[in-house]
Amino acid sequence: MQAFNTFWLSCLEHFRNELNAQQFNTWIKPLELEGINQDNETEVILIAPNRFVLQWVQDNFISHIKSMAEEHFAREIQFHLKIADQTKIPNHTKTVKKVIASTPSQQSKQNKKTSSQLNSNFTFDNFVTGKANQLARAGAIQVAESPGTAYNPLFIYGGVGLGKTHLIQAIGNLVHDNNQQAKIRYVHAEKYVSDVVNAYQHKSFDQFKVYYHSLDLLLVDDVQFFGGKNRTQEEFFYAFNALIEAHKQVIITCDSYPKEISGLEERLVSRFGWGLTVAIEPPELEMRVAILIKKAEQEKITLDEHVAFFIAKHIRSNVRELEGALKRVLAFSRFIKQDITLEITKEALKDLLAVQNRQISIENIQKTVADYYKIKVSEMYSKKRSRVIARPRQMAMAIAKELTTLSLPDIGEAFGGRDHTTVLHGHRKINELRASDPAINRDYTALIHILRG
Ligand SMILES: Nc1ncnc2c1ncn2[C@@H]1O[C@H](COP(=O)(O)OP(=O)(O)OP(=O)(O)O)[C@@H](O)[C@H]1O
Repeated sequence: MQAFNTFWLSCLEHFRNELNAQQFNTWIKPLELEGINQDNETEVILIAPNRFVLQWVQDNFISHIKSMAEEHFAREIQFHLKIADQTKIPNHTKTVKKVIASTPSQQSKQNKKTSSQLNSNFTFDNFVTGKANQLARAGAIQVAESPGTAYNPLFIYGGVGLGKTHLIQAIGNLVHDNNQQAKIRYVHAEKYVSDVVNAYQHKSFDQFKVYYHSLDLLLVDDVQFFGGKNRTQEEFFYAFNALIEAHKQVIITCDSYPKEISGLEERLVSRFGWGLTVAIEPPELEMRVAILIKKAEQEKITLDEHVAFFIAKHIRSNVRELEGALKRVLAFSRFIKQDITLEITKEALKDLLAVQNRQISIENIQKTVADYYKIKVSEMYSKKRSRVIARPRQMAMAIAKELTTLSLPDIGEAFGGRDHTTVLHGHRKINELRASDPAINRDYTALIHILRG
């Protein structure tokens, strides 16, 4: 078994280098080597935490793992994947047949939907899929189709304006469509905090508990706002436990990976990792184009590809900004009563692009620098300190100081809540390196050139 443990460690190392952090954390890291058949030492059992991971590993990674093992041991090896023993893991992952109670309700369907705070404009149908969000979408659909049984909680993380709210609202809408009696609540974390404050002021925690603990589906958006708010975290801890134990679905979004949320209690951090954790990355060019075409379609406009490419090339940081740019173009063309052409688009976005040239957004800098060094954008706000991550992060901080008018604390905030002295140090470090290392100086100049367009 020792030899297999050693092999498994080297296998993990291999995938850690080969995959991006999100893929590694989702698919490979949760696997456990359970054992080998002692009789022939040619059959290995790997344990996956749930069906979803099992299927994905089976389809995408197992043949690679097998061939690495065969090369390592110079003999044929069979791998069998199994789901973790249900008795060893928390109750929440056990499969239950019926999750959402079909209690009769006095409320009309519409009232039910209104009280859930769901926005019916956010659906899976109008959510454009690409490499950047396909895992998150696949997980979301599974959860929507079998809430409480697939993965609990579902934790979706990623930068601003990348579609987290859209996706969890789409889950809520689909669950509602499948069962109008389901008691669903979408809540932004800030609203939850103010609900807690309210309950505190009015000594109405009992009511608060009854409400939140009786839901069938709780969707909490932007949970990073819980950071440092101890009473909120305590209440949420109780609500979370009550719901998970009753096999009710909890879905959470956040701007970072659970372990990187600052000011969050360890017991919540670990619970957030109980189910499935998936990331949404910034969309690539082609996906941005697809999103623009789809959004235009919703407005009954057929957007020319050249126009879509033009907008997508210039607006790169997130989907919300992309949508904003499209809205401007549509409004402008309606105003001058002319169809959308490339010239009209350039005219409509003239101010935006000029401002963008002067005030390059910090998200744009983070994305451009991350792309340049081939790291993930989320590493920009992660706590990782390895040189391959820390150097690009310092580069992005130094460029942000040069190209934006933001203060040092603001820049620090945008890089995962870092202190302003860290930004200052990053800026100094890059300047020193530029003087001593021509490669760094080249990178810096190239990045400034790309960002200024
Ligand atoms: N893949 C996508 N397909 C279609 N629309 C998208 C997609 N991703 C994002 N959007 C749209 O972009 C806008 C911003 O998305 P959303 O509010 O869901 O982002 P978010 O990640 O929740 O941001 P924040 O972190 O600021 O809360 C929404 O109008 C949403 O419909």
